Amino acid sequence: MVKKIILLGATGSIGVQTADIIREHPYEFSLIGFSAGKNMNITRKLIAEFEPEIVCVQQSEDAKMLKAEYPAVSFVAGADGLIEIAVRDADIMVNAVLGSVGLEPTLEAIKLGRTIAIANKETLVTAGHLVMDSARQYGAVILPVDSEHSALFQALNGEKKEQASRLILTASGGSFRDLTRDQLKNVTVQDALNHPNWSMGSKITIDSATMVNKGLEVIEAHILFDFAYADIDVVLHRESIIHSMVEFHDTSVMAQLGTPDMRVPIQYALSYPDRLPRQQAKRLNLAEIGKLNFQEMDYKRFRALQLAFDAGIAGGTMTAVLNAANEQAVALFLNEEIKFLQIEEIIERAMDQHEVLANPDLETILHVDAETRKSVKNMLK
Ligand SMILES: NC(=O)C1=CN([C@@H]2O[C@H](COP(=O)(O)OP(=O)(O)OC[C@H]3O[C@@H](n4cnc5c(N)ncnc54)[C@H](OP(=O)(O)O)[C@@H]3O)[C@@H](O)[C@H]2O)C=CC1
Ligand SMILES: CC(=O)[C@@H](O)[C@H](O)COP(=O)(O)O
Ligand SMILES: [Mn+2]
Repeated sequence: MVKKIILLGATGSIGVQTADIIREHPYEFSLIGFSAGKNMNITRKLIAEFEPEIVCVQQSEDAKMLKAEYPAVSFVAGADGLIEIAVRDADIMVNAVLGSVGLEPTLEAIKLGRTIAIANKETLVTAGHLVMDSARQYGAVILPVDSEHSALFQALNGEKKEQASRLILTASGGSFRDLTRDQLKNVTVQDALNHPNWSMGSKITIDSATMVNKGLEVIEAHILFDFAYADIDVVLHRESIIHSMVEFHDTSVMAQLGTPDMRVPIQYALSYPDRLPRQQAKRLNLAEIGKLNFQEMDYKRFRALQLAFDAGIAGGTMTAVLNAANEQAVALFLNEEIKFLQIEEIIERAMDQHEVLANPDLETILHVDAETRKSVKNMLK
C-alpha cells in the first residue's frame, strides 16, 4: 500500500531530505501535497517532479503566479493555507516547517486522527502538552523525526516504559564547542553556521551552537516520552554517531547509532513500523566506534541548556516564552543585529519577565508567544 504524504516545509533542509526518501521509494510513498515558504525554485522543482494535488506557499501572490504555471494544481497560501494542506486526507503529515507556525496545522491534523511525523521541535516546545493530550484524545500517532528522539523511540520500542530509568541525549557541542565563553564574544554568523557534523537549516545550526537546540530537545523528550526532567541527561559526544540512549532499571543501556544523516530517521518515521533498505546511506565503520568521545555536559559553558531545563521545570507557558524569545533572538543574530551571547541574554530576560500560567489553552499560548516576540523587540529599543 502506497502511503500518501503531506509535507509541511518541503523546501527546507528536512523537507528536501524527505523528498529524497519519497523519491528513493516510489512504491512506498507518494507526495500528494506540500508547503513551502518563499523558495519558489525548489517549489517548482517539486511540483514538476511529484505532480502534487495541492501546494501551499507563504505569499498569496506566489500562489497566483504558480497557478498560472501549473493550472492542474490547487494552490493555497499563508497560515490558513498551511492548516488546509495539513488536514488534507493523507496517511502521514510530516511537520518540517520552522518555528511555532507549525503548531496550529499540527493540532488540526491531530483532530482528524492523522499520523504526524514531527521534525518541528518548536511546535512541541511551545505547546507539547496540548499536542500530546489531543493526540491521545483523537487517537493520532506522533512519530519523532528529530534524530535524538528517533533514537530514543527506537531504543524504547518493545520495552516497558516503566522499566526505563533515564533518557540520555547526546550533544555534539556545536560550532563553538572548542571556544571558551570569552572567545564567544565576537564570533560571526558565518562561524556559527559551520556545524561540525550536520548540514542543517540556519536556525537549528545556531541553536546547536548556543546549545538551545539540546535544551529544546530535552523539553521535546519530556513531552514525547513523558519522562521527568530529573531523569533526562545530556552528554557531550563530539562525533554524533550515538544519536541518544535509554538506560533501564537493570542498568542496561540501549543506544541507536549511525552516521550523521537525517534521511535515516526521516525514513524510519515514514516507514514505521517497518525499516526500508537504504543503499545510498554511508554505513557505520565499526572501527570508528572505538574512537567515540564523551564528556560531562558543562552547564556553565552552555548556559542556554540550563535555561531550557529551568523553563521545562517551570512548565506552563514558560517553554513557549523560551521558544519565542529564542526564535526572535536567533533571527536578530542571523540578521547581524545582535551579538551571539545576546541570544541567551534575551532568553533569560524574557523568562525573568514572565509570570508562568499553568495548564495554558491554545489561545493563551498563542498570546504568550506573540507577547514574548514583542517584548524581545522592545528589549533592543
Ligand atoms: N535540518 C535538520 O537536520 C533538522 C531539523 N530539525 C527541525 O526541523 C524543523 C525544520 O528545520 P530545517 O529543515 O532545518 O529548517 P529550514 O529553515 O531549512 O526549512 C524550514 C522550512 O519551513 C518553511 N518556512 C519557514 N518559515 C515559514 C513560515 N513562517 N510559514 C511557512 N513556512 C515556513 C521554509 O520555507 P522556505 O525555505 O521556502 O522559505 C522551509 O520549507 C525545525 O523545527 C528543526 O528544529 C530537527 C532535526 C534536524
Ligand atoms: C540532526 C539533528 O537531530 C540535530 O538536532 C542535531 O542533533 C544537532 O546536533 P547538536 O545539537 O547535538 O549539535
Ligand atoms: Mn536533533
